[in-house]
Amino acid sequence: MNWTAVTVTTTNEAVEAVSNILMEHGASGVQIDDEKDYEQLSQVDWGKKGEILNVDEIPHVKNGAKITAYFPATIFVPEIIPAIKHQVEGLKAFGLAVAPAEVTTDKVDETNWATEWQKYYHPVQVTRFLTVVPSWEDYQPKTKDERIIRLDPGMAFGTGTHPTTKLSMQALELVIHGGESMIDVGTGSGVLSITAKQLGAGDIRAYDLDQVAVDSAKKNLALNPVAADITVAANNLLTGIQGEADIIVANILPDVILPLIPQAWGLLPVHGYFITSGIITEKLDQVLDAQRKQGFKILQTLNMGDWYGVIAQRPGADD
Ligand SMILES: C[S@@+](CC[C@H](N)C(=O)[O-])C[C@H]1O[C@@H](n2cnc3c(N)ncnc32)[C@H](O)[C@@H]1O
Repeated sequence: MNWTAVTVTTTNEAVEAVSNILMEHGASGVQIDDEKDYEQLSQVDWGKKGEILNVDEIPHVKNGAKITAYFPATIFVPEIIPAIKHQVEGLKAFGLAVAPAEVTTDKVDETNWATEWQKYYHPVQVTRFLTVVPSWEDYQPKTKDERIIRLDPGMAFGTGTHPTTKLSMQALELVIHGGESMIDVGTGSGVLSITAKQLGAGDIRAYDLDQVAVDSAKKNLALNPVAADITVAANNLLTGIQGEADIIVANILPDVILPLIPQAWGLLPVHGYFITSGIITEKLDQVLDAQRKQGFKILQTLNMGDWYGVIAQRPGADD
């Protein structure tokens, strides 16, 4: 059988996450070449232990890490490379340094990547009610309850495939009953704003620090008639934003959620919901503590793999 090797050059801290990405795409195994492993080896006095190895003579990376994944011939590698690149870059949004994040392949024809990558994105049924559909797919709801969020994934984060987006969508489904106003902080592709509209939310304002995301969100809103009245603008968190909203949602880095907590408190009415996601296991307690300290009541935590989402509420006097 012919195999194709895909190598990602990255940092030590991203090794596990990048390996997971490659395995999820169907790699039959990964080989990790991490400079850190050799640092450990070089501390050993090889002579005294009776070893004959000299670490300097073993070929290895001197900076960061290289992860090589092997794909069988049954997987058409050019089709998955854009998604791998996109997901490795996406790890930055969760605080992992990934640079240089180079993805190279052995014996792969790259000429058709520009269009081939579209084959990777397919409709993702996130919940019973919510399905994210790439803009080029001709997809019809399979049941009368199914609502469609149409997206051109482009460069912005939020294709509906990442657990943190899914957790946010699930949380929105739990709290939206109809007519609520909402602010979407770090809107990315606009996926959560469109989701909220499909669930019946009222007035929605979406913000992102990154102009590329703002432009991408605008394009995606235009693909979804239900989202026609959502406003999108560039903004740093909720700085300078006025006017209450019944729901504030943010799928963003834990370190960015922390300064957002007092801002969200200031814009939520009593019984308003604060939904946060993008929280890795190690940071969950810190985020929950900070929300409780602010006065929020934690209603629910949602979990998928290593990721958490939180539904908090601004309590009333008798709660
Ligand atoms: C993990 S993505 C979430 C995208 C989308 N909301 C979703 O759930 O899939 C986080 C987004 O937050 C944006 N962001 C990061 N820091 C921000 C800040 N200080 N203010 C506003 N947006 C920010 C990023 O540009 C990125 O688009």
